[in-house]
Amino acid sequence: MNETGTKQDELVKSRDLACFSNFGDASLQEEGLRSQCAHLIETSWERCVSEYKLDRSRHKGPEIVTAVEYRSAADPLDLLTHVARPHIERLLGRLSSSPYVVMLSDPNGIALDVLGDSPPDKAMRRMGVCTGALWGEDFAGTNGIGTSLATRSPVTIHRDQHFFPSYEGLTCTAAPIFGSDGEIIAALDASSIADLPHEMQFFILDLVMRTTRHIERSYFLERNRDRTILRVEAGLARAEEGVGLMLALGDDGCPLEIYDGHRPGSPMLDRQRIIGNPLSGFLEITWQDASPPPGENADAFVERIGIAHVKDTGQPCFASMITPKRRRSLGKPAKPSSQALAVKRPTLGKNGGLDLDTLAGRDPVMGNNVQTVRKLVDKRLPILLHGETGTGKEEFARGIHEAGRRANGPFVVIDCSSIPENLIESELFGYEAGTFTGARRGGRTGRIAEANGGTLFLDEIGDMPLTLQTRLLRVLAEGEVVPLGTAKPIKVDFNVICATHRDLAEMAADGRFRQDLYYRLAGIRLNLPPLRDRADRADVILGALAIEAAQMEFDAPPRLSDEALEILLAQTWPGNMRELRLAMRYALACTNEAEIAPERLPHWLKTGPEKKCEAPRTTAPAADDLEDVLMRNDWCVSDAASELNVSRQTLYRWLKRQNIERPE
Ligand SMILES: Nc1ncnc2c1ncn2[C@@H]1O[C@H](COP(=O)(O)OP(=O)(O)OP(=O)(O)O)[C@@H](O)[C@H]1O
Repeated sequence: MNETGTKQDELVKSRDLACFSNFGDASLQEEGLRSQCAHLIETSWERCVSEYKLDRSRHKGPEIVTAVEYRSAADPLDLLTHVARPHIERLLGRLSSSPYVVMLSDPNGIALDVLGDSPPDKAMRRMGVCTGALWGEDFAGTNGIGTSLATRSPVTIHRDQHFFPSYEGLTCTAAPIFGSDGEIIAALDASSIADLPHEMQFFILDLVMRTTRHIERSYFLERNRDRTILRVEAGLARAEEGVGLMLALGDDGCPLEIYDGHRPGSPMLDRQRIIGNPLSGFLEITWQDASPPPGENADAFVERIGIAHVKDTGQPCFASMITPKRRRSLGKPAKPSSQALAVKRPTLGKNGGLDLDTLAGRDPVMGNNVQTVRKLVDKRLPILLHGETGTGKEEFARGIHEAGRRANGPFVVIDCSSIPENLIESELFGYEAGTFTGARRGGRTGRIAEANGGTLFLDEIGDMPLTLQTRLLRVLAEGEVVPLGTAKPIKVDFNVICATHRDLAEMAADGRFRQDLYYRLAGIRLNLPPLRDRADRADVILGALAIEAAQMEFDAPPRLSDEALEILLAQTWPGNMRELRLAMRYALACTNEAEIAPERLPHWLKTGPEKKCEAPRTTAPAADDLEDVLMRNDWCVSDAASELNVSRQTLYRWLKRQNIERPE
């Protein structure tokens, strides 16, 4: 039945509406807010009918944007998504008594990141609680994300308050996220299919609002991580909450950006007057002695505190000046103390690999990765690791496996780039006896089935041929493998971790990788930073030296001289951890003294800051030279590829072209 016209109008008017609003109001009085904001949903319904011309009886169901649209929405918000993750996880932790899924959307309502204690079930996914779903009010009608974006207000849309009946199973609580210029940059939504009492919804709205504040603040600080931040708070209590005014100062001491934590959506300050002008024009500050700022990690910042007076009003405020120490370490990481220079062997996991905490080190990006993994490792979410060659994707995957419940099960690695295309199918799926000439007599259990009860690690997944992607998709969807030459499926159950150095989303967008497989594999996407970008480079270098020294059975491993460490810190490390490990092995092999001098470092490292990193080689060396490199690296293709500064695929291609095979 078509509910347009009068009936729909009646429905619009007769809603028993309840929502909560007024972002700046600290005294969240449930009753007051309900009546104050009832019109938000009512006007949203009116917009749906008269402005968007939506018809309640003609909803086609959730719209999932294309991969290209998804990427163009997600890419500009990469940093925000990254910064928001730990806050969303904290929110989920507080909501864990109810089955909530949290979505972060872009300003048009495209769901960019979807997180929950368990992945959204089928019913929720069918309602559009999934990555890539479009929640804009003009398309999806009255709903949490769409209506909070349209009204610039936090809002709870409970069940039949949704415009379209297909969303009536959901209760959605959402709030906009504002940039420092007062523009909406995203929205945060917590949705549940549980029928929660009103008091609970009120509590959740409060949590969602607080979380958006934390995200806004972290986003501001992250974008201005290299700048001095001046905070001005009306009182110490507020300073501790971190909701006051923050000004990012340029080198000349003038504000470049302002974040108003009290009223992010409608800032009270006249930005035009303040930005680019000396602080003394509007603030008079008397600085006190130095001490750590309230509620901040004293390690991360040096600090001044003082009393500020706003010139116009004379109002006294608490001021704090935060200078990020990190700024000094960006170009060149701070040298560890000589104490730290003593080589210490990093902790190894159960199977001799590096454990997650060691892999995280003191790098904030890796720290976040590990936090995410620890929280979600046993939630049956496939993990997609992205990073340049040698950044430690496989090592990280092993760490994840060992941190999960299936740690005692097998960890099966399939390198999709190194198995010849004509063999990959039988290798992965196995085959029945007598399926084809050359097959083993007794048949073969495929590698996928071998991972049963453990973890399947698909390395270089971007290199998997399209035809096999279809079969892999079926395995993942149905939880069973059908070996070649048989119709009998084998049930399998494992965690899936994939890795790639390619842009899989882009490949999916232009048809080189199946989109449905991409979405199935990318449950959790983690970026492993290249070594040159790690904040804890010095620690990683010393850790690698310690591991190699232990493997080479040094009783008393030599220490790195200060000059040698300087040189290592200045490298760009195109081969990342792999290259570093090789360099350390080389240096140890060449050193008889107690200290590694710069001359003991490998010749391929750049010894002067003026030398730039070599561009990857494009032409193949002569066959003899290739063989020499391989022999030097014990025929380890990865190590040989890093010595040659090319990818493994390139090296495989050269070997094939020159008919070079590993000797028996
Ligand atoms: N944090 C670390 N400290 C020391 N060594 C590490 C670290 N992370 C990884 N490694 C070592 O670096 C080498 C390369 O790591 P790994 O194979 O995991 O990288 P990858 O990203 O999977 O490489 P590829 O892109 O070539 O597949 C391995 O020998 C691994 O043990």
